[in-house]
Amino acid sequence: MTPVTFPHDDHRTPPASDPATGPEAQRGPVSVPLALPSRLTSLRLADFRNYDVLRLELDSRFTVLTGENGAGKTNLMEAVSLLTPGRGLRRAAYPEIARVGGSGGFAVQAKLLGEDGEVDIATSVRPDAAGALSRIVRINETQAKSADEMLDHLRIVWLTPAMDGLFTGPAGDRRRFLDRLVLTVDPAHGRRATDYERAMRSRNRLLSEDRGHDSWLSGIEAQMAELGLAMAIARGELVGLLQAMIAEAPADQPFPKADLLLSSGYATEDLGGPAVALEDAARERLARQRSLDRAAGRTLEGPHRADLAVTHRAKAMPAALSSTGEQKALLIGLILAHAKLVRAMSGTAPVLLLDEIAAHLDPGRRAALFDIIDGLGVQSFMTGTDASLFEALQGRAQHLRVDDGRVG
Ligand SMILES: Nc1ncnc2c1ncn2[C@@H]1O[C@H](COP(=O)(O)OP(=O)(O)OP(=O)(O)O)[C@@H](O)[C@H]1O
Repeated sequence: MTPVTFPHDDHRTPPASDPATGPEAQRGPVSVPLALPSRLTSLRLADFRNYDVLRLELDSRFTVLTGENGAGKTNLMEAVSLLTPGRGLRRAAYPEIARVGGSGGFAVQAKLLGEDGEVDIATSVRPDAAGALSRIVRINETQAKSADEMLDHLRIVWLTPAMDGLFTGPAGDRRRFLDRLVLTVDPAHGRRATDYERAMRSRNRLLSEDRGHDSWLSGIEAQMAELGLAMAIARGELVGLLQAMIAEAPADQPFPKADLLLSSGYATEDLGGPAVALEDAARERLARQRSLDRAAGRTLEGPHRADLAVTHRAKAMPAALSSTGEQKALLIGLILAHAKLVRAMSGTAPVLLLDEIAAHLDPGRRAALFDIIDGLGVQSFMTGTDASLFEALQGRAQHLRVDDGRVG
């Protein structure tokens, strides 16, 4: 696949900042592949939660999963969400996912169809000789070096009931949302975030030991400054682009527009300067803050302290003060903008996983949501307990009934 750089081609959505002078220019471009395959055509599961073995052919851009509580609808979405790096839409640990009474591991395999033809993506988790579960990713039956390679083929955006508290819950939830946002367009972000966390934990441990360790700390702080700034800048870029996508939505769209304000976690929000100077400043601040951080027992500044303030634009009010239904509608607006952003940046549409979405919307909003998704050209999976919630799809969807780990 030909890598292209972002911000890029004129016919796509303009970047939030000038690519010649903005932070992206200082950091180097985000590389995104072109012509991603864009539709899952089949899915196979083995020992995945309440699924023993499942083989499913997918013949529509809309897949509607209905069934009683506990049938396995969300489990199926979770399986799809594991076709991307990370822990999936429930953030579950592997032993929770492996079917009780099964082999101890699990597997998910999918075929994707796109401009490059068919691609086979498989992720399996098996116990090793010592009994520890480890994940192997295969693309076209060749073992991938890292799960990040799945992003060359498939991007996934999801909205689950667990995200209902995004505006009111802890900042960590919003940081996770930010990181998923970045990861869906910049595969390097996951590694950066993991490495930053690891370095920060090492620094906190060394500080707690209350012994010199100065040169060791300096090395760790240099790494934290580099990784942390890259994270903050990437998040800032993506929030700016998400905001641009929100602005593009038609005024009569029934999902209210949000205004987004990112705080980077650094004392200064001006991250537009030359990379070297910024990094030096961040490293020096970390060195200066050692005694404060030691007293606090943690690192007080950095991208791990970032937060996203969301405002309901029409009401000029924090989203957290909106009603439950309004918050859901705002969230849907954000997720649709996210899907559009992925499409604009990667050249193809992501797969959308919308868990229990229809029940929260009145019939007019439901119909509008289905039409917007249709217009985006994305493949979507939606769940609900009642098939009548999806009537407005009128023959556009593949309807699957889920019953105790079986799908018909
Ligand atoms: N590791 C596992 N092994 C076997 N079964 C599991 C495992 N983990 C979860 N389950 C079962 O999966 C079922 C839950 O499935 P899921 O969350 O997909 O339900 P759902 O159809 O989305 O229901 P709801 O409409 O209530 O959200 C439960 O019956 C649970 O016992």
